Amino acid sequence: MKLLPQIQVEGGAEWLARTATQCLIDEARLSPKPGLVDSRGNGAHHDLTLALMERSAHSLTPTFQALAQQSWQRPADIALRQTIGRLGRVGEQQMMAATGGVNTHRGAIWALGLLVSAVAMRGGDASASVIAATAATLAKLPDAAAPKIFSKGLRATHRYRVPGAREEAQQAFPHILQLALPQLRLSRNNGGSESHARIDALMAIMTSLTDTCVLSRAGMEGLEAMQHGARAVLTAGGSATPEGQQALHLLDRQMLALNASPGGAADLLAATLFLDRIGTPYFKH
Ligand SMILES: CC(C)(COP(=O)(O)OP(=O)(O)OC[C@H]1O[C@@H](n2cnc3c(N)ncnc32)[C@H](O[C@H]2O[C@H](COP(=O)(O)OP(=O)(O)OP(=O)(O)O)[C@@H](O)[C@H]2O)[C@@H]1O)[C@@H](O)C(=O)NCCC(=O)NCCS
Ligand SMILES: Nc1ncnc2[nH]cnc12
Repeated sequence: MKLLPQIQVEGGAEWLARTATQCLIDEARLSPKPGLVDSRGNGAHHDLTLALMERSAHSLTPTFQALAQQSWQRPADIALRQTIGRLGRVGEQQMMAATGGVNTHRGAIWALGLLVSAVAMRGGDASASVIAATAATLAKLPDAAAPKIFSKGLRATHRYRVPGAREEAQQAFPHILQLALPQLRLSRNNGGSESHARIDALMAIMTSLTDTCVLSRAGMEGLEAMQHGARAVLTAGGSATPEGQQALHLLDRQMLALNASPGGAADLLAATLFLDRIGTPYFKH
């Protein structure tokens, strides 16, 4: 394996961390997102604002940088799994300190943290599918130091017998690779604006994700409304068309009425934007 000078590792890690943070900010600002915080307002949330989401994103840059530095050209083994588990939990604490105890990005730290590590493990240069597969290998390794907490996500996955954030990563992010990235590129090719393409990518994720945030807040009724509504937007031709915009508006109203917020889908959109940017590798700039 080619070893890189330390300065190149530092530069690569810094670029990855800045890019991951920017993807979180791009996701938060993107509008209109049904039930979610966006540039219009707080969606279905009482304790979240766009300013808080942005503060949270910035608080995570050092965590992403440390993850990249520690993972650079390392193999997926128990030692690395434990290191990234520890860094991820420190990141969660930093997020909570920055937001005054509000959970803004727990799922995003998990997904983007694994993907940042995976890019670094590959020395900064690999395709989206190789990065996702590398992240999956890490996610499948046990982390003995993880506290045994029965989280909201675990409760929802057990109650409804569905996969959650853990399984999405362990299966190499199928909602990103098979749905969101292809939709992002299709909508761009169809001539829609970048914002429309990103909303369409979010819709593609929402057609099928078993989002444990939605399940915890609005049960199976909320999840089905999310999946059907997102499918209606894409079937109508996507968010760039008048019919698609109408379907999106209806979905927004339904999500608010049900108090449902697809936070997991939002995290995966940020991760999609990250993998889309990684398609142009750092070392080739
Ligand atoms: C593996 C973990 C992610 C832990 O997962 P688990 O399911 O056990 O725990 P949760 O605390 O519930 O976090 C899961 C978060 O993942 C997002 N998510 C949900 N469904 C999916 C899905 N199907 N696929 C992918 N991602 C999904 C979601 O995150 C977003 O929602 C958060 C807000 O949720 P919540 O607190 O429930 O907020 P509200 O509904 O607003 O609460 P109330 O107002 O009602 O009170 C927000 O953070 C978004 O990001 C889920 O919440 C992982 O955390 C873990 O094990 N970490 C350990 C450290 C580690 O090993 N790290 C390594 C990499 S750095
Ligand atoms: N835009 C957003 N609104 C609410 N929860 C989120 N989790 C991640 N992004 C989010």
